[in-house]
Amino acid sequence: MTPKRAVILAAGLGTRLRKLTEETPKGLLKVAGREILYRTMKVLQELGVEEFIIVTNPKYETKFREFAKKNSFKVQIVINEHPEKGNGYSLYLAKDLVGEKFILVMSDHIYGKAFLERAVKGKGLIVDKAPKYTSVEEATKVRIKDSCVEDIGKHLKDFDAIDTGFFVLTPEIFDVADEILSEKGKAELSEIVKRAKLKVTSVSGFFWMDIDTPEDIKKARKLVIQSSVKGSGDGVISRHLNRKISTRISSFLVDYVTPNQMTVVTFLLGILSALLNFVSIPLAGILYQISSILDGVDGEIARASMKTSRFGGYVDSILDRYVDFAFLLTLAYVTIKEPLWWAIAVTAIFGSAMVSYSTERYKAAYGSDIYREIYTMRYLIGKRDERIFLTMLFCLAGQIKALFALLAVLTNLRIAATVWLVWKNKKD
Ligand SMILES: O=P(O)(O)O[C@H]1[C@@H](O)[C@@H](OP(=O)(O)O[C@@H]2[C@@H](O)[C@H](O)[C@@H](O)[C@H](O)[C@@H]2O)[C@H](O)[C@@H](O)[C@@H]1O
Ligand SMILES: Nc1ccn([C@@H]2O[C@H](COP(=O)(O)O)[C@@H](O)[C@H]2O)c(=O)n1
Ligand SMILES: [Mg+2]
Repeated sequence: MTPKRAVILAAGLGTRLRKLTEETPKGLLKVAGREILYRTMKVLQELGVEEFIIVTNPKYETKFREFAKKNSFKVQIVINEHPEKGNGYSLYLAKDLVGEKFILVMSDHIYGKAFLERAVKGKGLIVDKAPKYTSVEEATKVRIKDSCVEDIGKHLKDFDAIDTGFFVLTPEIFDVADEILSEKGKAELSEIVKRAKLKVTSVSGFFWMDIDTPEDIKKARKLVIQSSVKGSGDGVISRHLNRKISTRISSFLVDYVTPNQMTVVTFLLGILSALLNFVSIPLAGILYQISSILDGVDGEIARASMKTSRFGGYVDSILDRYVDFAFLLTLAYVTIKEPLWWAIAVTAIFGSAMVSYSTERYKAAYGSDIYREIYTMRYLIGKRDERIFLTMLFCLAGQIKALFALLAVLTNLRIAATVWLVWKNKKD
């Protein structure tokens, strides 16, 4: 059961990001279009955390209050007037606000959803025994004995895992903090963890990063974008070519354009490619493929910045139909004279739209994604990225009638295969 409260330590001054943290606390710096802390708090909220206790210094209090209000997070702000007393003192200041098991998390760490889903179920210090994304040299290292912390520190030579900055604690931890503060007048979290011989839980190999430098922000942005490609529904061309290009474009654009703005730009570029058929069919085919690549950017930006919307996805799909219709119609208009070939072209144009209808209608009928429900669907060719890539090749080769004949057969055969697979898998 996910704890109902989470304490967030945000009292640090972010010295290695000094330029960026003069006015903004590290946790509110944006990575791939979203504040670091938004990502953590939003997912923890979805996993069951109801209230957040943010411990910060006076300089950032207003910023955190504005952030919490803007994003409708239930937050209590605790002011640490003495950050020099260590992050263990920041934890201690929250002792009267958590009465049962609670999460403790660092504000300047970025965590993937898969990591958080596992970490909230753990006990004690969450460690990573196979860190993929964080530099071990820079990390806080943990030596484990009998599933508990034996020693912890940045300079440990003999260690078993690294500290992920995520804890699931009980109020007893405050007694240990109180003991150290009484002895020394200050306390580091690592001292508290070591003296408490805190239990460790391993959550290894999942995406999380400690954000300490401008390079960390760039690396995190790239990783978040790379992890934001669509889980299913991409064709062969998209998976092996288009996404390799669109994710790079998304890394540049994610902080500057919204998903819906990108959807409109991609649509306009697609319509331009259709009009270009009146000028140069090879160039039109190339621009059509470019618009197809860019059609992945809106979704990548949406998922990376946690700004997906049903309306955006709805409009993205509808505008794709118009682009495909416009391109194939203008292409037929400038190349086809015979009625028979017009009939074939119309069959190809209708089939292209029906490929999408046959898969999206499944979602409406069965309430789930056909590519997740019927695995074989992933191997059927004829998805939009594949059709557009083929169209570009045939436009470059000047084989337009052959293109329409191929699309007419390919799209309608695919639709028949889709209906058969649905019938085979869903007999109600
Ligand atoms: O004919 P299909 O493939 O079913 O059409 C789907 C397509 O319009 C989806 O658009 P989306 O933006 O999600 O997919 C992009 C493709 O359109 C591009 O061609 C490709 O290069 C890019 O990588 C993306 O895969 C719609 O969301 C679906 O609803 C629609 O069925
Ligand atoms: N304006 C938009 C556009 C898309 N989305 C989401 O992305 C999905 C499409 O992903 P692609 O990478 O293939 O473009 C779409 O179904 C939506 O979920 C969005 O939210 N807003
Ligand atoms: Mg798209």
